[in-house]
Amino acid sequence: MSLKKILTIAGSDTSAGAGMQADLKTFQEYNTYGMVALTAVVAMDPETWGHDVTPLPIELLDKQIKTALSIGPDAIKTGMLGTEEIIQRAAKAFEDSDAAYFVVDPVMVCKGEDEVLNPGNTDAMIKYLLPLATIVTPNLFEAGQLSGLGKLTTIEQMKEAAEIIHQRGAKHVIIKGGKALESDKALDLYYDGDNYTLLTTDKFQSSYNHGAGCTFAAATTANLALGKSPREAVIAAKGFVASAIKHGWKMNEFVGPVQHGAYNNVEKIEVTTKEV
Ligand SMILES: Nc1ncnc2c1ncn2[C@@H]1O[C@H](COP(=O)(O)OP(=O)(O)O)[C@@H](O)[C@H]1O
Ligand SMILES: Cc1ncc(COP(=O)(O)O)c(C=O)c1O
Ligand SMILES: [Mg+2]
Repeated sequence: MSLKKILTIAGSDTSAGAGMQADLKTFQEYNTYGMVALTAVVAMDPETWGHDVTPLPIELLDKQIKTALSIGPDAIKTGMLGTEEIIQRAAKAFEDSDAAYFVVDPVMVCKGEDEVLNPGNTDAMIKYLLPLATIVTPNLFEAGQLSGLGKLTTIEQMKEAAEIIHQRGAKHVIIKGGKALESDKALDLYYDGDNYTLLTTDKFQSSYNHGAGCTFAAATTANLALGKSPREAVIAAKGFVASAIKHGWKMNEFVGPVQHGAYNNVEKIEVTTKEV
């Protein structure tokens, strides 16, 4: 069997728990071949861990996408895109490719930062990315923004948001209640346009979870590339990221990354599902 190839269009997190580093580590865990078109570089101030985000020149992104498409990715994932122009390029990359799957992780804020990366980006994501998305993977905050419903606090509101995001073109929607929803379990809501499924694991420590969202979306993409259905892909990805979070580790006084290889090397966490 030939190796499945996956392109991530994403930013670099120098600390390497999130961003394209999380994507590549996760793709590797699934024995898929990861490639990167880099959008931006994130460096952290060692004194405060404040994030410094520098987008790369658009011509450089264009060259990388051209290279990667010539290699023929089976699936494409997006992460931090940063500007409206980059969002448009990511959409065009998928349209120009022969990839069968497009997973959109609509990164709007990094954990520990409360500043939205760029407010105009939400409209661009709705316009350019949702209509193409095989699966979109917003966290609770991002789902509130993409649906226009604002702050979401209940499963009912998550269902409403998922329906709006689906109407805006995303074929499958998974809203990560995970760290933000008040509950003693980690709950995510999946919607395929017909049915809602609640995905549940135990809730583990949340201090060392940097990169959880990127890892979840990357695992979803790898599972799709390997032939799982969207529903099966998000269930498998949730088990993968739950193990990674349970075995997250303290990097310094500010942050701790998930352990990307925990599912394969340490412990497999079970996911339960329920139609709601
Ligand atoms: N403390 C936790 N224990 C178990 N699973 C979690 C925990 N926090 C988040 N998750 C899960 O990790 C995935 C990523 O969610 P989240 O951290 O909310 O995303 P993001 O990093 O994009 O904000 C989701 O499947 C979510 O349910
Ligand atoms: C380059 C990059 N992409 C994405 C993210 C989002 O990370 P998470 O998986 O924690 O949502 C971050 C956060 O620091 C980042 O630096
Ligand atoms: Mg995220």
